[in-house]
Amino acid sequence: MPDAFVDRLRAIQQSKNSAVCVGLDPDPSRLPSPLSGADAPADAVAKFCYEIVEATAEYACAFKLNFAFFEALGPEGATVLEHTASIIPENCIIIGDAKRGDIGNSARFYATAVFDHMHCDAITVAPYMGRDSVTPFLEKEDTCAFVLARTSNPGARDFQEACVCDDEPLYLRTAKLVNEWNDDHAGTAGLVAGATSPEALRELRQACPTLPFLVPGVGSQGGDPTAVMNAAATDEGLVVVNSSRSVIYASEDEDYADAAARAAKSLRDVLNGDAGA
Ligand SMILES: O=c1ccn([C@@H]2O[C@H](COP(=O)(O)O)[C@@H](O)[C@H]2O)c(=O)[nH]1
Repeated sequence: MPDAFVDRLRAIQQSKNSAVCVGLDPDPSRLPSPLSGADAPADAVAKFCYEIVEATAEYACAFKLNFAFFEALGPEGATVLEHTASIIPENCIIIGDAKRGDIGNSARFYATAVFDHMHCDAITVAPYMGRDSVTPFLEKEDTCAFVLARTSNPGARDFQEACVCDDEPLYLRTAKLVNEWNDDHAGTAGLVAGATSPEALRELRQACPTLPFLVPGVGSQGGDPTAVMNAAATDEGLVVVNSSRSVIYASEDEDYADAAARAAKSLRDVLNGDAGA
C-alpha cells in the first residue's frame, strides 16, 4: 500500500530539512540570456525547467508546476509539463497548480489527468462549486488536494474575507469544511493559504491543526517567510512554502541555475531560522 501523502511529505521534509517548494512558472519572455529569443520556445522552456530542477532539488521538498505557463505554450505545452514532472526526483513532491473546480463528473476526469497522466502528487483546487467538485481529488490516499482557502493576491478580500455566517469569513468556513472532508477521506486534503496574511494563516492553523498548508506569496509578492513559519508550522501541521519568480529568475545571465540554487538554499535557511548562520 502506498504511503499516505502527508506521511511522505513529512519524511521528505525531515530528510531534506526543507519546507521549500520551487515554483515552476516558466515565462518565455523572462528566460535568461542563454535561452532567450529561441525559435522554439517550448524547447527553451523545457531546458530551463530541467536546469532549474537539477540545480534546486537539493534544497526543495516540492516543485509546483503552474499549468498556465505550460498550457500557454500551445500543443507542445502538455509534453513539456509531463517531461518536467518526469525529471523531478523521487524525494520531491510534485504539485500541479491547476486550480481545478467543476461538477463531480467532470472533476473525476481532471483528477485522472493530473494524478495518472501528469504524475502529480498533489493538485490545487478551487472550492467554489462545493463538496462534490472537490471529492474526486480526495480519493487516492497517496495524493493531496490543496484547496484554496485564503489566497495571497489582493483580490482575496473580495470574497474570501466576506463574512458568511456568525461573523466568520468565507476562508475560515471553507477551511472548516475542508477539514471535515479530509476526515472523511483518510487525510488527503490540504489548504492553500497565502503568506501575505499571517493573521489568516494563524486562524487557519488553529481551525485545521493537521492539514498540510501550501503557502505561496513569499518573494515577489512580499510575504515574510519567518512570519509564515511562526503562524502556521507546527509538529502536526506541515507547511510547504512556495517561491516561484524570486528563485527561478534569480539571474538573467549564464549563472541562472546557480543563482536559483542560491535563492532556494537561502529561502530554506530562512524558513529553518538559520539565516546568517
Ligand atoms: O494564493 C495563491 C495561489 C497560487 N499562487 C501561485 O503561486 C505562484 C506564486 O508565484 P511567485 O512568483 O512566487 O509570486 C504562482 O504560480 C501563482 O499562480 C499564488 O501566488 N497565490
